[in-house]
Amino acid sequence: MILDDLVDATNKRIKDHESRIPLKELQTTAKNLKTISGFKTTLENPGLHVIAEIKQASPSKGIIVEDFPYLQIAREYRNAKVDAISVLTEPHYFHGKLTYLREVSEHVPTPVLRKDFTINEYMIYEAKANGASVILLIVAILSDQQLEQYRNLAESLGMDAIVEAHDESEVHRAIKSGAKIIGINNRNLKNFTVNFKNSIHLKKLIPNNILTISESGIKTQKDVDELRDAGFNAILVGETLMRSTNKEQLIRQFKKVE
Ligand SMILES: O=P(O)(O)OC[C@@H](O)[C@@H](O)c1c[nH]c2ccccc12
Repeated sequence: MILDDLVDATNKRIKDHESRIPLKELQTTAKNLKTISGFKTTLENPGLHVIAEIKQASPSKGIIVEDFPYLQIAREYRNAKVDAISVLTEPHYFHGKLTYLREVSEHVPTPVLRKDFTINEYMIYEAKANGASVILLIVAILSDQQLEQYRNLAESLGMDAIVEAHDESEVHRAIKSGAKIIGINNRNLKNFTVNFKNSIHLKKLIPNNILTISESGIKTQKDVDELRDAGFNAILVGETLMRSTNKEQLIRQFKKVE
C-alpha cells in the first residue's frame, strides 16, 4: 500500500536529516523562531475557511504542474486572503521540499501547514524550525499514544495540529486522542477514489466543539457548497487551485466573497 511506502521513505529521509542536523540544534532554532499563531482561533470564526495547498505532484496524478513558482503562488493565495497555506514537504511522491515551507513562511504573513507524514518528534521540531504554524497527524500511521503526544508537543511549541481521519474508526480514534481539529480526507489512499458522501457522514460523528476540515478532491462550487452545508469549518484544496490560472478569483468564489 502506498501509505506503507510513504512511511518507509519518510523514516529513511528523516534519519538522513537527523544525521545532518542533530535534534538539539533543531530545538534551539525552533525555540528562537517566531511564527504566526492563531490558526485554530481563525477557524472558530463563522463561515467556511479556505486552506490552499502548494504542491507540484501527487501519487495519484504524478506531475500536476510543470511550472512551479511557489512564492508567486503563495502571494496569490495571500492576496485572496486564504486562512492558511499548506506546503508539501514530502519529496518522493509529492516533489515537496522543506525549503518551500521555510521560504513561504518568510514570504507571506499567513499561517503555513507542513503537509507531510509526521512519524516522530524530530519532524515536529523540524516543522517549527522551518516556519510552520500547523502540522498534520495522520491517524492511519500513528498509535493512540503518538497522536496525543505529538499533538501536545506541537501545541507546546505554539503550533496547531490537524488530526486526519478517513473512516469511522479513525474518526473515533481522532476524537479519543483529544484532537481539537479533525481533517477528514475524502480520498481513499488505497484506491485514490474521492467520496464526499462518506466525509459528510463522518462529519456527523464529530462533536461540535471540535473543528472540522474537509480535504481532497474538491473541484467545483457545488462541492464547496455541499461541504459548507454539511457544517465543515474549512476546506483544503490542492490540485484544483494548482491547475487554476486565476487562483485568487477561484478562492473568492469558493468563499463567496466578491
Ligand atoms: O489536491 P487535492 O485533491 O485538493 O487534495 C489536497 C490535500 O487534501 C491532499 O494533498 C492531502 C490530504 N491528506 C494528505 C496527506 C499527505 C499528503 C497529501 C494529503
